[in-house]
Amino acid sequence: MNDPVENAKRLAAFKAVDNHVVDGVIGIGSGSTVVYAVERLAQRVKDEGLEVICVPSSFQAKQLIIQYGLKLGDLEMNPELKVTIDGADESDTMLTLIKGGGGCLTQEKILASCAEEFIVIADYRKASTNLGEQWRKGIPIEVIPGAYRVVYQKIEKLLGGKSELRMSGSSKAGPVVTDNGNFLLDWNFEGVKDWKHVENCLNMIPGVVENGLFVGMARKAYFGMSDGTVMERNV
Ligand SMILES: O=C[C@H](O)[C@H](O)[C@H](O)COP(=O)(O)O
Repeated sequence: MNDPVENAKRLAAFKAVDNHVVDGVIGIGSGSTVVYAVERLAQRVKDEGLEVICVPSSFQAKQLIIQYGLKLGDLEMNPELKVTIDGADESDTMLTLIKGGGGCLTQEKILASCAEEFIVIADYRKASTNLGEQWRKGIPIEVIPGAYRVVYQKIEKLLGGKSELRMSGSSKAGPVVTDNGNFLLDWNFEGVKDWKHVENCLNMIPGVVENGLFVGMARKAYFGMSDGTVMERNV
């Protein structure tokens, strides 16, 4: 693979699947890095007879599971996950994450919360010291459509910064609609020190469904590097 970023994603994903997946129920995150994790899972099922049931975090993840011929599960049938493997938009050194750049944060957070282990896979661009160093698009927040305006006013009053409604771009007029039929705000924060406080504060605003800050959930992350190695971070 010639593209260093894609190569890095693949290395991280393969290593995480090799080190953390055993027979059982697996949560499948969303995004471009997770594609490689599903590819590796399918290889291991074929080559080693690994027996996994995969619970998707999004429409995209469900399609991937089906495309690779893996067993599809859901949280009603399979509420306890051995491990959830997922990408991230940014991670600080404590594995505080920003997620939801692809709009799938709510189901992702649910899957992370149901797993014995939550493992992050990403390329080297996502590894920061402090959040906001690399990811400039703000913190994704899923909101009930009719409440988007009052929610962003309240966020600015409570926490400062600026929020924007995420728009679809040229593919559709109007805002992005999540897998749950909601809208997304991207909140550009300023001067945050306590991420747990912010995560809780955002979720207390009526109309907020979930936010893309994952604080204290991940204990291990694999970052594929441009030199072909994989950097591991543990907390
Ligand atoms: O909503 C999307 C998810 O949180 C993704 O896991 C995140 O955006 C990272 O995606 P990628 O692996 O494409 O960088």
